[in-house]
Amino acid sequence: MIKEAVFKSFDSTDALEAQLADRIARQLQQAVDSRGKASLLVSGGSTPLKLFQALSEKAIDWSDVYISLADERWVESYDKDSNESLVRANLLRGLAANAKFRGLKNMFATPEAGLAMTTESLANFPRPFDVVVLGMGNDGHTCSWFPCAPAAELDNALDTDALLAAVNPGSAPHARITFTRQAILASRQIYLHLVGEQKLAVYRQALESDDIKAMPIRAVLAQHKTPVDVYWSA
Ligand SMILES: O=C(O)[C@H](O)[C@@H](O)[C@H](O)[C@H](O)COP(=O)(O)O
Repeated sequence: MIKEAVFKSFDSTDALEAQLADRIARQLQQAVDSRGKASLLVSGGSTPLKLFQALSEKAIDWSDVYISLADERWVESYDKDSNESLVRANLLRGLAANAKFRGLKNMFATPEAGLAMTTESLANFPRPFDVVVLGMGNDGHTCSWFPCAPAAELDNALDTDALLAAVNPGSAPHARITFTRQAILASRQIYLHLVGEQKLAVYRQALESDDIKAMPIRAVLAQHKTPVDVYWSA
């Protein structure tokens, strides 16, 4: 059994997004006030779209905020499946248009080949990350830590001290690049953003065992070093 993280439940996605956007904006501004810059990692997928929009309307010092992705699909940045395109359209706009965005995809043909260049491009990205927003798939993956990936790739993502790893999930589209467990856990605050009954059931299932390779979200939930707050709404 994994001890439950802080769990906040909301009646509507609107209420969740308003509160989470508020909290993230405050944490980013505090980071800028105390250290001169802040960093935010966000996830792709369908869940965070409205959260991004709510965040983009916050009046903080966005030009001192560095933004990147917890993981990316290895597709062109204009592709409809690109997490970067999602972030550009929904977060890097309005007041947040001045944020400093660093994407994970580069011109190499595969994430394996592009890994070193992306790692280098993040050399000045402020770490530890101030805020990381994660999603979760129904198979218990988070970032691109897919249980269906080849064992050696999952080991790279979960058990090495590299910053990034390449993953080729068997049952999800596209090769991926992802921050590793070590990089994600080196953060000041992690939020797990979940919507719907099915995600709640998967989250509850994740708490029932500590087999991380079977449900990699457990790598985030079964640790006490970095605060993890779960934000859920029906
Ligand atoms: O690029 C991605 O796919 C992700 O970053 C991934 O980890 C995502 O957060 C979950 O798969 C949840 O996705 P949904 O929000 O679409 O359910």
